Amino acid sequence: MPNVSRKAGRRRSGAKGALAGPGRVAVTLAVIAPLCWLPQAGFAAHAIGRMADGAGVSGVVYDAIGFILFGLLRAALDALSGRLAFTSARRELTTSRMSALAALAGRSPVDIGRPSSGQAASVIAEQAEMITPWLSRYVPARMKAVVVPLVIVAAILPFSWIAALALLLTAPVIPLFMALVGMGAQKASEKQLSRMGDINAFLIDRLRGLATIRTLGAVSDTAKRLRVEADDLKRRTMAVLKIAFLTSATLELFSALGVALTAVYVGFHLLGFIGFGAWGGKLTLSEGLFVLMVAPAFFEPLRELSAVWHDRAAGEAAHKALTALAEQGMPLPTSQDTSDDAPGNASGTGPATGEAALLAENLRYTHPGRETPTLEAFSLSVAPGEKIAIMAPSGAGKSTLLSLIAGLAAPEAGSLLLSGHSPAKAREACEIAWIGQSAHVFSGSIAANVSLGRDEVDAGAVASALAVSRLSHVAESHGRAPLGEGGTGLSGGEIVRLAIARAAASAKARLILADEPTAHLDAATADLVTDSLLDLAKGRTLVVVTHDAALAARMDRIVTLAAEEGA
Ligand SMILES: Nc1ncnc2c1ncn2[C@@H]1O[C@H](COP(=O)(O)OP(=O)(O)OP(=O)(O)O)[C@@H](O)[C@H]1O
Repeated sequence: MPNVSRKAGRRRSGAKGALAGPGRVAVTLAVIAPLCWLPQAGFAAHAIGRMADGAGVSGVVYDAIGFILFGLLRAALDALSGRLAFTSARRELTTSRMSALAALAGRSPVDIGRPSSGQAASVIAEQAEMITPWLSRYVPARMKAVVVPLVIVAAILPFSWIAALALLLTAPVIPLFMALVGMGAQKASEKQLSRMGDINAFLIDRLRGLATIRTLGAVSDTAKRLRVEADDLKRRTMAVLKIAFLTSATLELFSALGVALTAVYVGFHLLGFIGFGAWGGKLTLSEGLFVLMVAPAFFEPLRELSAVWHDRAAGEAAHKALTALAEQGMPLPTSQDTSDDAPGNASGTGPATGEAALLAENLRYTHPGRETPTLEAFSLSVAPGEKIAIMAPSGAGKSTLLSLIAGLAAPEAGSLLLSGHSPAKAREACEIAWIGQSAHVFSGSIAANVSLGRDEVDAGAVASALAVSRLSHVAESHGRAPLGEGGTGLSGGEIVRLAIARAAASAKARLILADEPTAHLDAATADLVTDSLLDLAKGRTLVVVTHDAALAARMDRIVTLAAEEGA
C-alpha cells in the first residue's frame, strides 16, 4: 500500500491527467454529436427552400431521411459518450480514493500532522463525489465549447462572412468573462469545501468526546460554536451560488446578442435591405435559413459549459483535497525502505540460533518538529523468550521506543533488528503484537472485537484468546450484544484484557509490546492483567513499558531507559 501512496505523489493532476482511455473516447464522441446538427440543419434548410420553390412532399423525402438519420446518430453518440464519460469518471474517482486511503494507511501513527478522521472522511466520502460531475460533464463540455463553435463558424463562413464575424465577435467575450468569474468560483469553492471538511471534523470529534463535553457542562458552548461554523458554511455556499448565477446571466446576455445580430442580418439580407456580407452575392432562402438555424448551435456548447461551470471548481477543489491527502505526511516504514536482512535470514525463516529477539544499537530518534532527540545513543538486547520491563520517568521516551520497535517510525540513526530483520518487516509479517495505552473498541460484539475480521482468527482462536486474557466469562455474559463505540459496556481493566485477547489471537506474533497495560487499574485488576500478559507471553518475547513496580518485578529483567543510554 505505501507504494501506491508514493506513486500517488507522482500522480497526474487536473482533468487532462485524470481523463484517460475511455474518457478520451467519450470526449471525442461528445464533440462529434452536436456537429450532427450541421447536416441536419442543411437538410432542413434545403427541404424548406425546395418547398418554397414549389416542390411537393415527395421532393423532400431524402432530406427528411437524412435529417432523421443524423438525429438518430446524434442521440446514439450523446448516449454513448455520456455513459463512457460516467464510467471513466467513476473509475478515476475510485483510483483517487484508493490512493488517498492507501496514503493514509501508509502514514505513521506517530505523525501528529495526520489529518483528523473527520477531515479525511469528509474528503474521501463526500467531497470526492464531486470529481464525477467534473470529469463526466465539465471535461466533455469544455472540449465541445472549444471545437464546436469553430466548426460552426467554418460552416457559416462560405455563405456569409458577416454572420460568421457577428458570432466570432460576441463569442470571445463569454469565455473571457467566464474565466474571470471562474477564478473567483474556484477560490470560493475551495473555501466552501475546506469549511465543510472543518465542520465534519469538528462534529465527529465532538461526538466522540460527547461524554467529556456533557460532564464538563460545555454542551451549549459547543452548540454555539457549531452554529457559528454552520452560518459560515452557509455564507460560503451562497457565495459559490452567486458566482454560478452570475456566470449564467453573462452567458445568456451575450449569446442572445449574438443570435439576434445574425437573425437581424439574415432577415434584412433576405428582404434585400442589406446587400453586403455574402461575398458579393446574395444568400438564397436555404442558405439564409441554414445560417439562421446553425447560429444558436454556436452558443449551445458555451451554454452547456456554463451550466457545468461550477462542477469544475468543485471537482478540481475535491481532486486537490484528495491529492493532498495522498501526498503529505510521514510514511510508515516498509521493509522495502530498509536493507534489513542479515545474511542467511530470508523472509519467513525463523531467527538464527542465538540471535537476539531485539537488538538495538545507538538508536537516535527526534520527533518531527522537535529540536532535541527523544532517544539518543540507546542500546538494548533482548533474548528470544525474555520478558523485560522498561521503566523511566514520564516523557523519557518509552512509548517512542516502543513505536520504533513496532516499526511505526524509523530511527534516525543506529540499528534496530528483530530476530535479524527490520521492525518494518516483522510488522508486515504480523510478528509483532501491540497492546497500546488505550485500545480502540469498535462497535460490535466482544468476539468481533477480538477477531477484528481477520480470516485466520476463527471461533476457536477467539475462545482461547478470551481464556488467555481471562475475559471468557465477560464475553459469555455479553453474548452477541454489541459494545458501544469507544468501549462503553466494558470496564477499563476489561478493555486492556480485550487488547491482550487481540494479541493472543495473533498466531504469528513472536514479540509482544505492551505500553503501560496496568496504568489506572487497582492492584487486584492490575494483577489479573499481569497474569494474562504473562500467559500471553509464554513462548514469546515480551517488552513492557510501565511505571508499575509490581508488574516490572514479575518480568525477567528491568531496563531503565536512562541507564541503557550510551550503553
Ligand atoms: N507523535 C509525537 N510527535 C511529537 N512529539 C511526540 C510525539 N509523541 C511523543 N512526543 C514527545 O516525545 C517525548 C516522549 O514521549 P513518550 O510518549 O515517548 O514518553 P513516555 O516515556 O512514554 O511518557 P509516559 O510515561 O508519560 O507515557 C515527549 O516529550 C512527548 O511530548
